[in-house]
Amino acid sequence: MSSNSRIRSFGDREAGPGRPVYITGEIGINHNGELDNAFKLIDAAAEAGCDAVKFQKRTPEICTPRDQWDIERDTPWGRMTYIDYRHRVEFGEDEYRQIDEYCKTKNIDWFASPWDTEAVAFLEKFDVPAHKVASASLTDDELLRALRATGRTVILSTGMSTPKQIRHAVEVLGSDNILLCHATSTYPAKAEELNLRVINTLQQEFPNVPIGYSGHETGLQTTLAAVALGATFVERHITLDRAMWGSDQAASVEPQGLVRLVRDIRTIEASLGDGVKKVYESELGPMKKLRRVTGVVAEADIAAAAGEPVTV
Ligand SMILES: C=C(OP(=O)(O)O)C(=O)O
Repeated sequence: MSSNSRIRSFGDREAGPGRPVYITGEIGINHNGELDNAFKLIDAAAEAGCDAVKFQKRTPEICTPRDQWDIERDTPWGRMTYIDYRHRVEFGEDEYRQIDEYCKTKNIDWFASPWDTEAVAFLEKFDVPAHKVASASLTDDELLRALRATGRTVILSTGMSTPKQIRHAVEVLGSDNILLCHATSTYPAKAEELNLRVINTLQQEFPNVPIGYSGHETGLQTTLAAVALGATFVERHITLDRAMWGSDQAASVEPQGLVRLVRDIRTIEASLGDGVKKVYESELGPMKKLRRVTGVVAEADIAAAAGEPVTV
């Protein structure tokens, strides 16, 4: 970790105030268990300029309540029990080795949300830059303790959580190595329930923790608004095609949308500046041509012309 207490390291990259927004394309299980889909999504994220792609890692027998194992459902691979389906969409070590190699060739990070402690141990076989706690896992102290013990950066998502639960989770994880993500856990989330000002509430409540945003809305504007409000980390689900089979696909961003999202985040972060009022060199020409000085502001104009910050 750097000396600035609100900067978090993601391998060679960093996130936090004053750093580029760390943008993650959440593949989750939108690969539908097909490695080829995962590679195409990694391509899309790398081409758009994302910093990372993310997956979800579960041990199906631990994460699926026993009474749901044998419930049958129709899937693109035929009718199967829920537990078989959970295995069908889960990548094993061999697939993650290939993903690891592929991401290296594309210069993009990858990490995952482990949904149980075995999944933490599984992910620790790789040199991932971070781990993520899905909103659903915020109350799983056992998982949080296992993640804290890894010593890696941990992103804690806060959808469907009360302030008390969030405070408790932060206490269990410790605040030195975490990043908090505002989220609303509906798919897709309605604009009226995004409550983006919570980003500022979290900034005030946890001044030493960088705050990010994990979005499940349709469209891009509200994620851009989150960046304008100070989100230092952004995560959106990504898909090859919103019409694909799977519960997260419809609330995901397709490759072309992802290009626009990353482009617009970079423009917004460049435009936010440092908040110190100044007059730019580039304004001197228009100033000369357009301004009438008839009073006391003349001095400020002279200071500005010399490139000094102007006190307002
Ligand atoms: C569901 C997840 O996160 P979030 O709660 O941020 O959507 C996840 O990371 O798997």
